Amino acid sequence: MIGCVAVASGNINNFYKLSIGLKRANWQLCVVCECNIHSLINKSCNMSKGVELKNPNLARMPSDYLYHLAINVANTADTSDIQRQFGDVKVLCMGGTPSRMRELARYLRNELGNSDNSEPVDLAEAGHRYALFKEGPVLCASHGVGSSTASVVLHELLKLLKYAKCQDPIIIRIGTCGGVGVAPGTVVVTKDAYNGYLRNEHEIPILGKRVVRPAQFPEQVIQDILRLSKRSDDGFDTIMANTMSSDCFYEGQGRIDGAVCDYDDAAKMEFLKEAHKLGIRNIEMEATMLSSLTLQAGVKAADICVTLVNRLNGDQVEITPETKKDYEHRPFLIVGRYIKALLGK
Ligand SMILES: O=P(O)(O)O[C@H]1O[C@H](CO)[C@@H](O)[C@H]1O
Ligand SMILES: O=c1cc[nH]c(=O)[nH]1
Repeated sequence: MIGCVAVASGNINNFYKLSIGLKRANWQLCVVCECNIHSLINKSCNMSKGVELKNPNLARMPSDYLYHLAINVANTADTSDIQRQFGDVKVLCMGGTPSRMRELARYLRNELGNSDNSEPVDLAEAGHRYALFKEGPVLCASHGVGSSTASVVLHELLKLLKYAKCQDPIIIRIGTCGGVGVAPGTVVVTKDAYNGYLRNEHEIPILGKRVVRPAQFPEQVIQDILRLSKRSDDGFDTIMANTMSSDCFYEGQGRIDGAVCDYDDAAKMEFLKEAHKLGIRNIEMEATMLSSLTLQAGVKAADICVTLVNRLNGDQVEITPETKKDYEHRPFLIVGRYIKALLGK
């Protein structure tokens, strides 16, 4: 009976609501449905296609100003200028800071065999909000701290990929995070993204209502990334695990060193251990939004983050700037290999 409903619904949102309903009613039924969600994700990722966004209003807009990027799509019926500039994009890399994204653009330039020595140009400089660099078929965009700033630029970048008619692009976040029971410097590739309530879903208020959407990353992409990393070659572990995403670095992540805190260390440890039991090995601030928005948009995505601290041992990020730079470079290695394999280089 469950298989029947799942096939008939055909809509991943309805399907997910069904799975949540069943999860509350009967654990066994829920497992059946979640398997189907994963196969739906992976099936949608095997198709080579342009970006088809689920917003009918876009078709009725004669022009579209991507305000925070300061990129003007002057004529949505003829986007040939945007296609000339961005149409070859295959990968969109995102990360918190402009400097890390500039560094990544430089690194990928080398990896992709481009001998240009000039400074990467910030294509979104006029927007004064985010940085955007283009290195051949790769865009590197900064997104700020947390889902709210990251979702703004992600909406605009998804529209840019659509207007540019990019074929089957992938979005990869390259970030930092706190570890849960793993050594600092471990790279975590996210499978399921959990929110601050320790629920594997993305929750947002829309039109005054609580909207809940699925928050998983496509398994095939994760496996492809993992295949390209080996402790013996890299000198660090790259693991697949679940990720908790919070809206606050301090209380939202159970830290006791914020400006405000009304729980004690024992309550914090109980929370982190509960997270650990759910397979959560890292905590950052964008994974639920990123997985959910890209799933809605039908675009493949991944989240690759390096841990800066083991939260079971403390809250403060105390590593030296040199170690931080070294750690931040670790996901670059993985993503560089993945992009080269993707481009057949
Ligand atoms: O290192 P980035 O990519 O900024 O990501 C992590 O670091 C920030 C908090 O310091 C949050 O955005 C979190 O997700
Ligand atoms: O603990 C950490 C470290 C980096 N980023 C986070 O969001 N949390």
